[in-house]
Amino acid sequence: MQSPSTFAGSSSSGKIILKAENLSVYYGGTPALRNVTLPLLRNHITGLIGPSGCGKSTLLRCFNRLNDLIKGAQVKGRVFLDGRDLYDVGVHPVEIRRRVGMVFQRPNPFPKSIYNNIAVGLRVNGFRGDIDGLVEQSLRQVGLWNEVKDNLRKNALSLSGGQQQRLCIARAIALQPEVILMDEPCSALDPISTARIEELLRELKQKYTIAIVTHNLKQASLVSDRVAFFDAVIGEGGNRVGRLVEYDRTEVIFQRPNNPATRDYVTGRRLQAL
Ligand SMILES: Nc1ncnc2c1ncn2[C@@H]1O[C@H](COP(=O)(O)OP(=O)(O)OP(=O)(O)O)[C@@H](O)[C@H]1O
Repeated sequence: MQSPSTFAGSSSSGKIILKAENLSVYYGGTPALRNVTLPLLRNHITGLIGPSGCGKSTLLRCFNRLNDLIKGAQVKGRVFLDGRDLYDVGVHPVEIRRRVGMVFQRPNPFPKSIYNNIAVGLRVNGFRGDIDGLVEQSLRQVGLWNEVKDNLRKNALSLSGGQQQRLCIARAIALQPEVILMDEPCSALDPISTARIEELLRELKQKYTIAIVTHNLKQASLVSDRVAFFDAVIGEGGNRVGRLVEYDRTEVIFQRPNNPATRDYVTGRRLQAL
């Protein structure tokens, strides 16, 4: 497993932008994720894979302090965004969530017009510039502009599932985040919509850093530059506790993983947690 501060080149691409360090998460005092150290590299897509319940979504939520909103959740350890600990006193979670956006499993547009799905977030975040221009630019970036430009006042819920998910991505990127977290963003979509999102991810990484949780190993191998494999072990209390097993370049994880547990998972020999 590599852990240098820079993985590629001298530009900012490939440098660590976000990093979990010795991160553990508890729900109601019960550990769910233990001692994870994981750097995300700028302009890279990092795939988070592993069996159900090993803490992938939990980790994702630590990256923008969404776990703060879960009663009984406790985070120990540190998460650095551009070198600053997100959990430091004085860091405002709302500002963090603007810089680190999130797209969820099920498309969740607001029951508002297509236009307002994007404009509302901009207004709430105090954006004073050209809202129309930014709505158009965001919709163009996700390849939705030509499909919706004549119907911007139509309710977003009238769009197809794939279009709704692209609108949710547009809503996230309109706020010009540095990182986009995606929690199984294609699991509710048909294969054509999924392929469009996968293509979009490869375009978006030119501007953004992306972490994506996926159960679809083909997707993880297609879109990710690096992959983190998680597993769960039985903790002292008899519950499963997630851990990071291996993190490396995608081809290493899928073709010559170092850990037998990774090999068993990526070859389909074992898909459940221990
Ligand atoms: N809000 C919550 N309250 C209590 N326990 C939770 C909560 N969210 C997750 N957990 C527990 O934390 C552990 C890790 O769950 P998490 O959803 O992060 O795993 P995951 O790897 O993303 O699973 P999946 O692949 O099924 O989505 C599980 O044991 C789960 O029951």
